[in-house]
Amino acid sequence: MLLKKVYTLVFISKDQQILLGLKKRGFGVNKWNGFGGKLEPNETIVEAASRELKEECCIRVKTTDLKNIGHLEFTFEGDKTMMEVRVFGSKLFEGIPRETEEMLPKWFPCNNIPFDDMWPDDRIWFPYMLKGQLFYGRFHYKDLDTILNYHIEELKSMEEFYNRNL
Ligand SMILES: COc1nc(N)nc2c1ncn2[C@H]1C[C@H](O)[C@@H](COP(=O)(O)OP(=O)(O)OP(=O)(O)O)O1
Repeated sequence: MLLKKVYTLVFISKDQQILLGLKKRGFGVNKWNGFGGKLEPNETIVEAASRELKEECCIRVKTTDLKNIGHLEFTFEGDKTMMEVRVFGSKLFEGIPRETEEMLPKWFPCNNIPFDDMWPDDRIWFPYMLKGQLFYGRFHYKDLDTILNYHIEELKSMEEFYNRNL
């Protein structure tokens, strides 16, 4: 029986560029990623997504402007926890990205994503996100660098996916 922990992951984009942050501490340190984290008590998923974005790079986005674009699940060999990551995207935001204690933000052209310095799973599902396709991905890691097996699929609708699975 797996213990599920829910996380958010937000990607802001503009003019064929995507905002990534270099994680400065904790899980995923020294990797480029979107912005996100765990839910706080009594917080909805979109509230958590918007809060984490602001805390990690000072960008503000309305919860109603966050579009759920994907769903990821991560498990690690020998660990009974499943990380469930709700992925959001938005082109509507306010503010200029600023470095915080947790993240160093930087805009990357969509055709020059720094996959060598990212989680290995990103190479597999980013192409769906960059093409504007909804996706579901499930990844089982042997260790932090090695994927043992995975499943990825394009989704027609996130609502249909959640009705089917949750
Ligand atoms: C394992 O593969 C992963 N790939 C990708 N692309 N993203 C991942 C992976 N595992 C976790 N993530 C994402 C999910 C979250 O957005 C962050 C991790 O969140 P964090 O542990 O930093 O959560 P916080 O609540 O901010 O943590 P603290 O406040 O306790 O530091 O990475």
